[in-house]
Amino acid sequence: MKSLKDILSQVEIKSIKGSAEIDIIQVSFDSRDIVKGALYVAQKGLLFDGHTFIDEVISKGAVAIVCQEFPKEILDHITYVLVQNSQRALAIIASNFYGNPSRKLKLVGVTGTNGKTTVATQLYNLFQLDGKKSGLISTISIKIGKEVFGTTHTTPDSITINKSLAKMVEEDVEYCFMEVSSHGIHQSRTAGLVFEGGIFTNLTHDHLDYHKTFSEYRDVKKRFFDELPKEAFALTNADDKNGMVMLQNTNANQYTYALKTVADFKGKILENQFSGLVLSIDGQELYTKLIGEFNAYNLLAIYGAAILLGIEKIEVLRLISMLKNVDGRFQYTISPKGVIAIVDYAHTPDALKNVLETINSIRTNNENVITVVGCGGDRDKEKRPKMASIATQLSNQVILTSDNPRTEDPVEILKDMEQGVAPEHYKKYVTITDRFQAIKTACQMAEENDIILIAGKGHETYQILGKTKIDFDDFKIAKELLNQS
Ligand SMILES: CC(=O)N[C@H]1[C@@H](OP(=O)(O)OP(=O)(O)OC[C@H]2O[C@@H](n3ccc(=O)[nH]c3=O)[C@H](O)[C@@H]2O)O[C@H](CO)[C@@H](O)[C@@H]1O[C@H](C)C(=O)N[C@@H](C)C(=O)N[C@H](CCC(=O)O)C(=O)O
Ligand SMILES: Nc1ncnc2c1ncn2[C@@H]1O[C@H](COP(=O)(O)OP(=O)(O)OP(=O)(O)O)[C@@H](O)[C@H]1O
Ligand SMILES: N[C@H](CCC[C@H](N)C(=O)O)C(=O)O
Ligand SMILES: [Mg+2]
Repeated sequence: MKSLKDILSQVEIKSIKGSAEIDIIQVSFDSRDIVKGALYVAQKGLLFDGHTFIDEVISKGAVAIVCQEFPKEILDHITYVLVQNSQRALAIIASNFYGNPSRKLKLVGVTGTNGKTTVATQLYNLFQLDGKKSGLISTISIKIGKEVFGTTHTTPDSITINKSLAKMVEEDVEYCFMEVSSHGIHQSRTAGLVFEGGIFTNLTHDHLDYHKTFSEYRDVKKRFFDELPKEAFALTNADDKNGMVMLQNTNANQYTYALKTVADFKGKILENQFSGLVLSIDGQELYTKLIGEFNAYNLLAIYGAAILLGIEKIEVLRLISMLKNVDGRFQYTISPKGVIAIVDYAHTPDALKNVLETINSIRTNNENVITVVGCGGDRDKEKRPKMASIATQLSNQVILTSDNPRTEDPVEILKDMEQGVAPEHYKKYVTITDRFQAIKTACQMAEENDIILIAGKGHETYQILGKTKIDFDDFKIAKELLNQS
């Protein structure tokens, strides 16, 4: 319980009706989740206007309302707080309500199109291995020390973030690594958090359904660095076209990592094989089980951040060599007859291109590469033809299938994808709407030493068909099918 007055500290208030000297039991932005004594923050969303639920939340016992417009009827026993931007106000309120936990640990945010989960998770793993109690907020899960919690978003809403951080503080967690998605920044889910550092991985095509243009998408990502405190570090990929753009207006201390250009943390790939990478970082040789150039970038980001957070260089290199693959990121199994199946979360054109180029660069014989891939429904349509084009260019056989169709017609999604296949590749691909059948067909087609790439769903253990979620695990399915053949 906290007083409304304290909770509103630092919130830009336009006007207030009623008393701020009242106790608040719960902060919520959802009418379906209100308890007696709650503060309800009304947000204008894409599907609903939270202001339309004000009567309902009051009848359920809410005692205070934060809103962008006062309702027509003002009740004496309720406090109404008018703000310019409810989403931003919510984030600051959530921070205050949970005791501003981000100031009590070292919080590092990772942003970029691809590699956020990998970098954040491996930093968490590395710090845990080093004996430092750590936390993780990522697409796959929220971890507090060794405890694991489920997530629904890459960057959760600001209440979930602050509640999780507060639990971390309670459990003496010293470092927290979190993914910062562009939706998260745009919807102010991360506003009011105090970061110790920010890491940029790369910027390529994704989410143009939401951000409309690439420059809007880039500017949203940049905003995260613009708002970092001056004591923080801002670590960027200097080889990425937009890497230096991220630092243009930041007050934070600037650092770079790169494989190609001059950088503070400079690496070189010595060997890139199926068994792993051999890298030279700052003149020291390093072996890692992680595969592919893109992982060399991820590891450089991890190396730089770990050093900036105070771990000795030689210790960082030792810990990096102990890291295993993150679930659903180049996770592979080899069948008794020698077929390799790789499950990877590549759900953007760039990720798919990187993974297929990596597979092509490390294959030793004349194996066939068979790719099974789909694109999510209710998401960016522009990436669909691009992903089909990349898959057919860089594989010997392609099965276009469903990812999470959500509320879209799977057949229509496949038609969008097919638009990207060049006529010379028409013979290379088939469409099989049912993802299980698609994986089964790939397993039946594969001969000794062939490589099957199952892309797009990685660690996900479900498939979303319409509004229904069914159990579905690419890795488990491929493993079982290959062991039967
Ligand atoms: C497009 C998007 O990001 N939408 C997010 C947004 O929903 P919205 O704007 O549609 O909200 P809305 O449903 O219209 O509701 C408006 C307000 O009314 C409230 N409401 C609504 C109904 C009701 O009965 N009562 C009620 O109070 C809602 O709680 C909300 O406060 O705010 C919601 C509450 O925080 C989020 O759950 C929701 O995420 C949706 C489910 C989603 O799928 N988001 C994805 C695209 C996303 O955020 N992805 C990113 C990046 C992924 C990546 O690349 O890694 C992520 O960080 O996960
Ligand atoms: N640095 C990188 N550059 C390009 N592609 C990468 C990089 N790291 C990983 N990938 C590819 O992108 C996929 C997703 O990686 P990861 O889950 O780490 O990214 P993410 O940014 O967390 O994605 P999301 O936006 O869904 O949270 C991987 O399975 C791999 O194919
Ligand atoms: N966090 C990303 C992941 C997409 C993964 C893919 N399997 C899909 O469902 O489209 C998103 O919500 O856009
Ligand atoms: Mg992620």
